[in-house]
Amino acid sequence: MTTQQLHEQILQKKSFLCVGLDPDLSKMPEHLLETEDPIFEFNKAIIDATHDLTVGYKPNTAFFEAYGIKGWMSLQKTINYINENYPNIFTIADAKRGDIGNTSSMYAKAFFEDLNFDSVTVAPYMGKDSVEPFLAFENKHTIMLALTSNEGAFDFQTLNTNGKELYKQVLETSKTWKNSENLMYVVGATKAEYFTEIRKIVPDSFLLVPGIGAQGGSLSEVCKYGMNDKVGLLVNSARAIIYASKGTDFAEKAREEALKVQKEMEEIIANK
Ligand SMILES: O=C(O)c1cc(=O)[nH]c(=O)n1[C@@H]1O[C@H](COP(=O)(O)O)[C@@H](O)[C@H]1O
Repeated sequence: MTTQQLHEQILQKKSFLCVGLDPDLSKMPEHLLETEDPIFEFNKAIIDATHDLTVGYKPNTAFFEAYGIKGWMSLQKTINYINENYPNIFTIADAKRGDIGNTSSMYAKAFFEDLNFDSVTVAPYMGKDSVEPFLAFENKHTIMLALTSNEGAFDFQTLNTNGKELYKQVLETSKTWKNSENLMYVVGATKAEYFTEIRKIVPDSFLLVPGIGAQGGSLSEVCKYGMNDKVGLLVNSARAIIYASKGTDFAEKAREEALKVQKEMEEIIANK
């Protein structure tokens, strides 16, 4: 999927919501635990209940890897289900990968070829030769951590080195890498006051913005400072939507929560 197609989907659905698929068997409705694959059944129900309200799904691989080979098979079934039934939805493998060049190439093959995700998140701590192997894949997107939603972002990302915060240096340097047009960036919704500075560096890039809902970030503040003329935002919410209910009505309740966010987004787009 190209960013132009993503923008078209945003306008068509009046939404720039990305639903996070972070399945946790301890939080899942009990009745699903008796099924052959509770994780896939949970994801499938959430997807079928929210696909018209969202432009993206973001499975976080940690929540699948935690359950070993079965979890990974549930991830494969989930991405296959989305690609086969909702091919216009943007898919993000939230894996936060990054290693020396040949290893990063294998990570990229895993998510872009074997699983056929549209995009994957990467951590840039190892620098240029750990990210460029992902950027080499055409029509795929690499979503690089820039300023994250967690408290720990202030441990390193906002450190001042050579008179500039590290996250700004990461953004600026990444623009010089080969195929940097395939980059998107992660900026936490809890860091809304930083979006103005970030947009000065990457005015046209799509930003994946986790941190509304369970983490308390403000959608309106994010949009006030971070939205560009192509919207340019994918705002993610996982727990507030997928765990809205632990009952048999979990999918309907998830839809209700997604609809609240989509309606707020529709209003913001209309008043842009
Ligand atoms: O890369 C991410 O998606 C990510 C980056 C970040 O800075 N903060 C953050 O919360 N995330 C992920 O986004 C999701 C947020 O989930 P909720 O807080 O339940 O909406 C989780 O899967 C996190 O791992």
